[in-house]
Amino acid sequence: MAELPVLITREEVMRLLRYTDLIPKLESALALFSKRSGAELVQPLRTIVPLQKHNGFLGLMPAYIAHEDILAAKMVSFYQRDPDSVLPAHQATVLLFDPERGNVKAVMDGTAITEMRTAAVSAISTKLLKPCRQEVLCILGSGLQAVSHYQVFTQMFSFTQVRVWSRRRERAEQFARAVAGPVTMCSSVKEAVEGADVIVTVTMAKEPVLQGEWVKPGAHVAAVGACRPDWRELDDVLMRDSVVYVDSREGASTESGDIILSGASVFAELGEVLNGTKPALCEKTTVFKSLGMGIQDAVAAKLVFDQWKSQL
Ligand SMILES: NC(=O)C1=CN([C@@H]2O[C@H](COP(=O)(O)OP(=O)(O)OC[C@H]3O[C@@H](n4cnc5c(N)ncnc54)[C@H](O)[C@@H]3O)[C@@H](O)[C@H]2O)C=CC1
Ligand SMILES: O=C([O-])C1=[NH+]CCC1
Repeated sequence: MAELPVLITREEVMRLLRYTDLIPKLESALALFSKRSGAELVQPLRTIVPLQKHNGFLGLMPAYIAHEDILAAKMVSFYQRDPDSVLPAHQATVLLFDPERGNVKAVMDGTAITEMRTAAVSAISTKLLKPCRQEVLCILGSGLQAVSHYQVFTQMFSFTQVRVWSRRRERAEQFARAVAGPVTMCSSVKEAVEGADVIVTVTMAKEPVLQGEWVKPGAHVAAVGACRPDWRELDDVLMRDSVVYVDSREGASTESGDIILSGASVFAELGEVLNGTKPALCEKTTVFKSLGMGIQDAVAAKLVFDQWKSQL
């Protein structure tokens, strides 16, 4: 009889998972993914179950990485909530399997994993596509992803100013209280974005919030929201005038409204840049369109589980 799975809570995931361990693992997984080496890495396109009645979606994200023998599956629900709702937009659970026997070894909080691995991949995109200057970071949105992005970006880079814009001032104030460091609150997207070297978009918007005409030439945009084919965060001008990088071409061409509706073409996956098969065009304005991948959750879950075991 297989042992019962262990249950790893959000607090434990946040204690056990460190960006310094996570980033190299994510880079290896992204690089391997872009080699499309068949059975070595298996990650079907995310299955999405629309919950029309509740204005939400359930995403199913299994992944297998053979050489590390990691088998995991994340289930993530996400909802377009009304602005006064106190319910979280995303909730996720990751199952980590024993690939040899097929049993579940651990059931862990996937919401914290999603926050950290998504921010870490945005940071990797910024490290690879480094704009000439890295002084001003601008974050559009003030939710959970905004907080994790603040944490990893201020850990990895030396910005002199971090600006935040949110639809509601009180949410931006909440964000400023949640992060351990200085934040400049801006009252419009234009004010937040002007002159910024790196812009992170982490909103639940369905229509563009960021206009290309406000973006400094040569800036890098990590675009994390708008993960449905009819949702937008970025306008056509920005999509047309930028070099577009993605995590997965298949994911982007199926799920990204910013890519599909603007007709922009994808220049490269981050994995191709890591493999040296596509260049990092750092002097251009670059957009990294992030959709999220099961392999990112899988490597994070394995790190959490190994840390958990080592502390028994
Ligand atoms: N690429 C990836 O791997 C992942 C992407 N995401 C996406 O990141 C985004 C942020 O997620 P969380 O921080 O977890 O959500 P959250 O609910 O904690 O925060 C959402 C933020 O968007 C703002 N917002 C909502 N509607 C807006 C609108 N119409 N215009 C402007 N701002 C608006 C809210 O005020 C809030 O600041 C979402 O779009 C989510 O789907 C989330 C997880 C992974
Ligand atoms: O990768 C992920 O977990 C998600 N991407 C968009 C919504 C959730």
